Amino acid sequence: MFFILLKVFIDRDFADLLQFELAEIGFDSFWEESEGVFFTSIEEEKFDQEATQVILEKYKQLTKLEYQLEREPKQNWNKTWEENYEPVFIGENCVIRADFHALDKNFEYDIIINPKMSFGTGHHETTALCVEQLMNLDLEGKKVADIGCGTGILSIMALKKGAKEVIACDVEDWAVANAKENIQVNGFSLSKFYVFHGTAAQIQTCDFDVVLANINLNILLAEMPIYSQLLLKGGLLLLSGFYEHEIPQIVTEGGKLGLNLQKHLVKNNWTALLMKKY
Ligand SMILES: C[S@@+](CC[C@H](N)C(=O)[O-])C[C@H]1O[C@@H](n2cnc3c(N)ncnc32)[C@H](O)[C@@H]1O
Repeated sequence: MFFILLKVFIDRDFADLLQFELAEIGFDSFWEESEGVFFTSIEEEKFDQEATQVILEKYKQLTKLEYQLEREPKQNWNKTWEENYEPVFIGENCVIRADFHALDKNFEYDIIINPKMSFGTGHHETTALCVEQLMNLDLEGKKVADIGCGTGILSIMALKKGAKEVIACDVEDWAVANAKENIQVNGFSLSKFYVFHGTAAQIQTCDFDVVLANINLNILLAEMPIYSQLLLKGGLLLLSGFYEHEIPQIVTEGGKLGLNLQKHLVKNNWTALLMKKY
């Protein structure tokens, strides 16, 4: 059986968006070679050349993009994927890795994410910053909402920190399926983790200790009133998916909703910001 292998060179900021669109037309198993270079593949029979070109040409208008399409037998690829997918280390105590990565020491927080189509492998700054913020929180016995859960990585970290229950949602079907799978791969039961296809607006209970949302500036600004409503007094809101220079917009919106800035972390101009409901 032959597969079509697509190698893309693109600005990191656009790589995730492009991957989402390619996934919609059947490309699978996205893996990074280095910053801004990723591979993906599709069975030859499922390959729609015209649809692929339309998407790639669209991104060419938006940013600098180069790509190579090759027809290959499949067997080489998992090897390439495994060779190129590196674990992510956060501080001294946390690693995010695939199950084929061996470790030479024990980590307090060892998160397994086998990347498929969903966002949230820890390689993106926003995910890494959210995990770092979570590492420093006391989540023992807390009820957590994870809006835009992707792989479920933030839910997994919350459960590792002792959260009693996580309600998660995502607008992509594959994220919902992938998050369920990853929760179990990381040793948690689905009785502590409920995930649905949809948005925060569909959550009926307003008794959360913590709400997590790593999405993008516009969606966050639009949905912050909902996140605030979900939170108990004294609850925490962790937001990411925007740049450091955009913090004032989030802080101003938070001010209107009774949310105070507690702490923000920054990496490569991206930020993850923690607010408290007073
Ligand atoms: C940047 S990814 C974050 C994934 C993961 N939480 C992380 O921190 O790596 C954003 C996710 O939010 C989802 N999403 C986008 N808009 C959404 C919305 N309004 N409500 C829920 N999920 C949304 C996307 O499908 C995507 O999986």
